[in-house]
Amino acid sequence: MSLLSFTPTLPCLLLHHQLNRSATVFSLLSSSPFSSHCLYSKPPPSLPFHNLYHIRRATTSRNSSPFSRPRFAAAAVPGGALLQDAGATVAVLAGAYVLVLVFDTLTQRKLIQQNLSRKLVHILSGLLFAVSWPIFSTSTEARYFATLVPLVNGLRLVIHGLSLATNDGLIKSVTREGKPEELLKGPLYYVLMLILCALVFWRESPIGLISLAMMCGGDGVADIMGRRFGSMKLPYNQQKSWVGSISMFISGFLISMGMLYYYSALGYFDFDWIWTMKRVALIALVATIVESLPTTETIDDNISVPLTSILAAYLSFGF
Ligand SMILES: Nc1ccn([C@@H]2O[C@H](COP(=O)(O)OP(=O)(O)OP(=O)(O)O)[C@@H](O)[C@H]2O)c(=O)n1
Ligand SMILES: C/C(=C\CO)CCC[C@H](C)CCC[C@H](C)CCCC(C)C
Repeated sequence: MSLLSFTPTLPCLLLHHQLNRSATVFSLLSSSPFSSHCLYSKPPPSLPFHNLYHIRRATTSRNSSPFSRPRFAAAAVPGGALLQDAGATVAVLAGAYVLVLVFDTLTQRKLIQQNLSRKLVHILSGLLFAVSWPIFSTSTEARYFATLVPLVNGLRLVIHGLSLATNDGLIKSVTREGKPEELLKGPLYYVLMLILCALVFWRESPIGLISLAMMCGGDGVADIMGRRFGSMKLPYNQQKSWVGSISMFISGFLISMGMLYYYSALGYFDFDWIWTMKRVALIALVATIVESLPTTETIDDNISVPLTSILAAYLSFGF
């Protein structure tokens, strides 16, 4: 049974040909706003975007890699998806280790300040993690392999945060004042949010991608710009500035749109971009307002910003 009904436009015909060439397709979430109905040049109002993720070959077994993106789909060999996911996990783990090592080296050599190093690690870790998701297979287990990366790093933060082991490079790269116990706050909350987004939303929903863009990109840029140029403080929060908040809104919006475009270009989503831009702008505004509130002492930005973004995105996009 094909669920592909579409207004024949060139992209649709090309995709329709590609999908039919593989096999019958079915959607696992046909009842959600996601749909494997084919690409409309302009989806009907009730279908704000389409998730092509759940396109499977009717004949594939549960564990093999279903059709999604020929470019990344594991070769049709037994265990191909398992091999692909294991390799991707090792590669991303290595990437995480190298990222922290690079910024530790730059800080040690006083090529960048510790605060800037911390914020760049904050910005790059989560965004590169989300960017890496398409290299995992399209099997149902792929998200669990990907989640191993923040899980291992979370354990690393706990071990060093409790001073069960010492890693000065890690502590200098991701803490404000170089105290091990700091690892158990902002950095640990950050990694927990990565786990949440990978497990719950993965590549199937824009909600996790937008949330990570706001936490990593928006909040990170707000800090960098606010510390340097934030002389005009907010009337309700003397710790935050107009420059910081405006920077968060702009960078959060742009990075979110960039992430959605990346996943759309890989075939995971098909957005009505005007509709999407309006909603991402609203989400960025809500996240920026929450981040600007004088609540950092009670709830860390690495919790309030992503959770607010998830709620706002859920209400805007649906799951
Ligand atoms: N909207 C914002 C956000 C941040 N900042 C600047 O960036 C600094 C750190 O911002 P904050 O959100 O507190 O970042 P944290 O992650 O909590 O701080 P740190 O990274 O040092 O833990 C603030 O003191 C302020 O100088 C700003 O001016 N305006
Ligand atoms: C300084 C941070 C938060 C404080 O606001 C970020 C801490 C980052 C962790 C120490 C490392 C997290 C690594 C990611 C889970 C995976 C990154 C992979 C990518 C390919 C580099």
